Amino acid sequence: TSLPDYYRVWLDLANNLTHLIESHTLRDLVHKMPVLSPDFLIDHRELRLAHLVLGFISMGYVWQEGQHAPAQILPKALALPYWLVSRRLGLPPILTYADSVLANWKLKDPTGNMDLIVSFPGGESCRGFFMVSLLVEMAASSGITGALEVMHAIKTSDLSGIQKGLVKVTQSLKKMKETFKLMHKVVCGLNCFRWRDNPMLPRGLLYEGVSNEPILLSGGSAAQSSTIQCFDALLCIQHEDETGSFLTRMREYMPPAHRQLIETLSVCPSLRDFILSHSSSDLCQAYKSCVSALVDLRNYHLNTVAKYVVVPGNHARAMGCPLRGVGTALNETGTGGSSLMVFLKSVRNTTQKALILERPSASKETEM
Ligand code: HEM
Repeated sequence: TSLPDYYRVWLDLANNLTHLIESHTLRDLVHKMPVLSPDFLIDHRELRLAHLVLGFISMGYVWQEGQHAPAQILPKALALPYWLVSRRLGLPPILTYADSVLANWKLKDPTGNMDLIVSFPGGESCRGFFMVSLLVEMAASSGITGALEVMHAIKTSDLSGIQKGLVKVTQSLKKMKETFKLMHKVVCGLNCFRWRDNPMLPRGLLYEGVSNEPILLSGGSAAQSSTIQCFDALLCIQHEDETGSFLTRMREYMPPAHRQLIETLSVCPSLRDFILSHSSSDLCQAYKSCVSALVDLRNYHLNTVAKYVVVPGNHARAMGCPLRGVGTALNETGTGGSSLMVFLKSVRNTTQKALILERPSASKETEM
């Protein structure tokens, strides 16, 4: 939560962001800000916090006057250090899911209650969105451990180890879904952060002092969460065409270590092939339960998006959330060229297909 005193101005702005946006004073203060060098940021935590606060201030700066009047230029005092910090972290210079959710929490008290470090206007709905997403991520952590256990067990052909690991992943996916349900109390969206595909910034944003051309980047979305992509990689679920390329593009918005984990899991010996070559009905069942839990989670997510984003048009705006623009931007331009629901259904359907366990060229008889 703290940075060297030299960066006090960044933390002062970030800590007062809601007030500064609502009083329309943030842009003026940013214009008075000195161009600070990021060289005094030493460790990973400081860099992540700097990326988080610069991301929030930049979002506030661009959208201070609302959805219809975004700033076209990010001033050098923000753009240059943001760019340099991003380069050191291997993250893009935009507020990512890894910032707003994964790095944006602190302990409120010693009992483990958590709070956000930086927030936007929009009160409980926005705070709730970030917090619930974080809780979903926490629920995923035992699943990630399970995935690694499966991979290690494959190496030694340890059937019961694979099964145990898969059970762990299944339980974790079920817990993620249960935790996701909390979203209904607080729902909001993140997608107005995008200035790629954002009709209000068709050419992107110009980072002053960094480049003479505007830059197109996608804004924060839980599609940048590495957990689900890790489970896809483990279970050999491959999304194709535009859907697949959108999800692959989202990896550029993940911390490099997360990206690397997905890629490592993708090139490990295939779990599906292993299961197909060992006719163990217990193992088949463990795999299918795991895939079913992922289908369930995706279905739940899809229904949530339909209920809160697609059907009402733009629920986030109706709730007065500053992250407005979700429905409009996605319904018009879609994700990766297709509409939002088509995209989410395609991801769900591909997951569902993995329930059919048969060799690619084999006949129906081998189906388990
Ligand atoms: C009400 C809350 C939520 C809304 C409105 C929402 C909305 C969306 C939207 C619009 C997309 C399409 C991709 C894009 O253009 O960004 C998406 C994708 C995705 N979201 Fe959410 N989301 C919510 C909560 C969550 C949570 C809590 C998670 C889990 C951490 C999550 C995980 C994902 C994933 C992994 C994708 C990529 C598609 C997939 O792999 O199934 N979402 N979400």
